[in-house]
Amino acid sequence: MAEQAIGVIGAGTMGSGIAQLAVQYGFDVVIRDIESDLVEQGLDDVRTGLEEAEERDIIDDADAAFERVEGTTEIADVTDEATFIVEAAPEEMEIKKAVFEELDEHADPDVVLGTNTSSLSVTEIASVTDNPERVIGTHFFNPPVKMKLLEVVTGHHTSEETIDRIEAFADAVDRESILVDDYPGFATSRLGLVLGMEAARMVQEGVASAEDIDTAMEMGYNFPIGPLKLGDHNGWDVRVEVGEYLAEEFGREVYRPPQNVKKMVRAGDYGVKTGQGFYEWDDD
Ligand SMILES: NC(=O)c1ccc[n+]([C@@H]2O[C@H](COP(=O)([O-])OP(=O)(O)OC[C@H]3O[C@@H](n4cnc5c(N)ncnc54)[C@H](O)[C@@H]3O)[C@@H](O)[C@H]2O)c1
Repeated sequence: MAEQAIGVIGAGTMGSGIAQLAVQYGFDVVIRDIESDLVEQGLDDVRTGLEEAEERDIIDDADAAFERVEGTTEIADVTDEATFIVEAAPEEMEIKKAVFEELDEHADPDVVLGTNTSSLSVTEIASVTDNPERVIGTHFFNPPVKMKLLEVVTGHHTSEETIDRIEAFADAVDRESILVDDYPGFATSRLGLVLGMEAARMVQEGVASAEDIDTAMEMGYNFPIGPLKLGDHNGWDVRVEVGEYLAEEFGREVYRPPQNVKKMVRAGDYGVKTGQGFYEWDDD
């Protein structure tokens, strides 16, 4: 079954980006947040993204594309329309569970429910539903229109049919999908975290400067971006949470954030979004 309309839960950074991606590839989209000003903000971000895509000749007509996006605060508006709904609410298990309980109650059983979680257990999120076979991790990267990867995470009960539908959707929006079992940190965060935390530990130990460590990986290992610069982009506040979570889950200290990272986060220096991390960032 090919998807008709896409539902998006949460109109923040990722929700608005996923909505823009789906619209750019011809889908109708219904996007939901909890308050109307958040919905409006999300719709503004989608419109701005579409206008940029028109300027860069990626789409012909931003206004026409934007017509296919509907914003709402009502879950029923999403479940009435969408055949695939992706949740992009905050990274907290209790919030995710509340969303999935609501979705499972309202959406027909043949609607696929994806979560954009970057670290939480898809199996646990699915456990609150009566139909866990239609729940799957659909981990897009920021910004979804530019990042080619879709990390597809299979929960304990996820069905083959659900996987097939999401792989077909990935093709339809021109993303490269990888299939990963539901293990903490999946494939991306589990490896990326080790590199980021070890690089930070090296700065702390005085092995080399942040710039030189990043240059080592960029020039010596052909990484498109060094691990400390990448951490600044992702936000060290989130990295610390995920690192602590992985250290507990696996019982391995290699994921644990070092003191220099913890101190930076306590000071409110998260990276690009606050203007200061291992590097100083201005608005551009
Ligand atoms: N930001 C990133 O770089 C990134 C990358 C990959 C994955 N993720 C994951 O994507 C998810 C969303 O992250 P984000 O950065 O977009 O967060 P965000 O804070 O920008 O947006 C979350 C939105 O969800 C809304 N929300 C909260 N409860 C809701 C509910 N019950 N129904 C509908 N909306 C609700 C909030 O009001 C907010 O607007 C998280 O699971 C995060 O881990 C984020």
